[in-house]
Amino acid sequence: MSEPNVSAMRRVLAFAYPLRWRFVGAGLLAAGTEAAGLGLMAAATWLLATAAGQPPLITLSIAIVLVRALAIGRGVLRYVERLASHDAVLRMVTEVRARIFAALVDRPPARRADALSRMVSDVDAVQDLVIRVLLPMAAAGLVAVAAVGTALLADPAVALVLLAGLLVTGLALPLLAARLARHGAARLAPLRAAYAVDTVDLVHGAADLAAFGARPGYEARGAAHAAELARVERALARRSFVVNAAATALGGVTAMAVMVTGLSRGLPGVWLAVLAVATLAAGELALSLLAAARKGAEIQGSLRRVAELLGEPGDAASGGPAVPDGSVHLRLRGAGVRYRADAAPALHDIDLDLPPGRRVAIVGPSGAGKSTLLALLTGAVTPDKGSATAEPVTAGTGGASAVRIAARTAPGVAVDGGTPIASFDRERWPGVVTGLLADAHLFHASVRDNLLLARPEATDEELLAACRTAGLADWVAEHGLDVRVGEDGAELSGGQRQRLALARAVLADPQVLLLDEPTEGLDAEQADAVLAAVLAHRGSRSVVLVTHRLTGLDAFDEVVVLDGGRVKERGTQGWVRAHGG
Ligand SMILES: Nc1ncnc2c1ncn2[C@@H]1O[C@H](COP(=O)(O)OP(=O)(O)OP(=O)(O)O)[C@@H](O)[C@H]1O
Repeated sequence: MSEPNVSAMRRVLAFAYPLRWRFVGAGLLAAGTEAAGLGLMAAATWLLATAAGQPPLITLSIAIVLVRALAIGRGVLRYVERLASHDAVLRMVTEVRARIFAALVDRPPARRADALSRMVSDVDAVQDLVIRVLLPMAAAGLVAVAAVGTALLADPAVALVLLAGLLVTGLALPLLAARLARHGAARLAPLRAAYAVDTVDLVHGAADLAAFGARPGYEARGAAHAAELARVERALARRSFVVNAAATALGGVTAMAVMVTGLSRGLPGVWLAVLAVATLAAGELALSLLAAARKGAEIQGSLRRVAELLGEPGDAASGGPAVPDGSVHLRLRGAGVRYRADAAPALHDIDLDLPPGRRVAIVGPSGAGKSTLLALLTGAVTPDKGSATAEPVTAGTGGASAVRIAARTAPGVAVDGGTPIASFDRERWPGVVTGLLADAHLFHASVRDNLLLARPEATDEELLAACRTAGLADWVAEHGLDVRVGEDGAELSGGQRQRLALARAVLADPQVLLLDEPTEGLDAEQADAVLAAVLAHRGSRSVVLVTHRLTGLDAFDEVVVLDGGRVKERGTQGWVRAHGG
């Protein structure tokens, strides 16, 4: 196995360590199940072969009891083993999922979508690693050792032949199967991805494909990918079949070799029969090893991706500095953000001062970096140059006399007189800075549930007040708070959707309210009215507004014009009027 795969497995298996005794128990139960199966075959063969000589019944009674006990014991052991192994692995996977979720919450938004799919599908690989790969391997290994050990008691030469046979069927063939499965996975992955893209395009783009008459072309492309996928899968299944057949045949050859060796060593006939049948039964274990090897190879990609997420710094909630209770002074100093090493920075050298009560409007063309600037303030993005910090402000003092909390709140590192925003407790920071951010999501739930997300303890009066501020009061009066909004608000108009998201941000009532294009989808008159209502509701508390429109900005202390990620211009009140807003 390659180095990255080994370290991925190590990182994932670190989560099994606290449950190690449960896994050891499950492994022993699995080995016991396989050993009971093997013992059953051996005991039954001994019984049949001995009974053929018509000895007194008393001679057979122990074997009869043993056969019954092994037959029942095997079923019971299998049941208990399944219970124990699944219990242990589900506990482990719960931890893994929690850790991945924490890492996912801290990810920049664009990387979340693929992380989400990892959370759902790749984590299953962790389950498979334990249940379908490691436990069967451990059980087969233990039983093989026991079988060779028992054969050794009968005759060393026979044991040697058995060992050689098991090494080929239980080691060489599984290695070959793993290699073929890896190769197969590499061929299948791009085909499956292409087919998944086709399916998503056909489902989500159905209306547009129909509108432009492009459906037949897309359907033909999907069908071609499906056919190619089926062809490759058939070819791979044929290879798997050949390897399985080889394992079965080798099991037979080993049984024959054991018999011939036993015969030449003068072992009694009954023992020859027992050894031969037990060898055939041991050969069946090779089939489970083949399946384990294939599964192990298939899940390597998923395990690597899971391990990569587990290796991320993850949730800052634990161990981050406490979020200040009172007002805060936020600062960006020479802040730069670069999403990808090979792309231009989204922001360069941004300075911004946000003492309590400040209202700042960020304007600029699409792609100027406005949402990225808000992401610096929420802590979703960390600056790779300069700093984005917060310091609490004691009552009666201005930003300049702010108390520096960094010194008393390790491990938050003081930067430029404040604590890095991204280091704060991630679950509490939204109590200080949050709002209506780009592409706000509406949940497939009621209006009430969507609003309560911002403040679970809010009363109906408070919900209605937030709706009033966002201009949604008439609609809510007509439909009520319990009406469902559909998947991501699909059952609302664009304007209603935006107002509901805005009402949720207003209800959150943080110290610094961020509004990313809050009036998008509303006509100019409605937009001005809604913005005025939100500003009136905020009173003297801070607001950072991202907008394309230069109207209605008189109430802002500062307007910052971004272009290409840089501050192109900035001005205080009156600047907008002077610039024809
Ligand atoms: N998660 C991301 N990963 C990579 N690049 C990103 C990401 N988010 C934004 N960018 C890039 O950063 C730049 C600034 O994007 P940003 O969303 O901040 O602009 P914006 O001014 O808010 O644009 P708009 O008005 O269209 O929303 C763009 O070039 C964009 O392509």
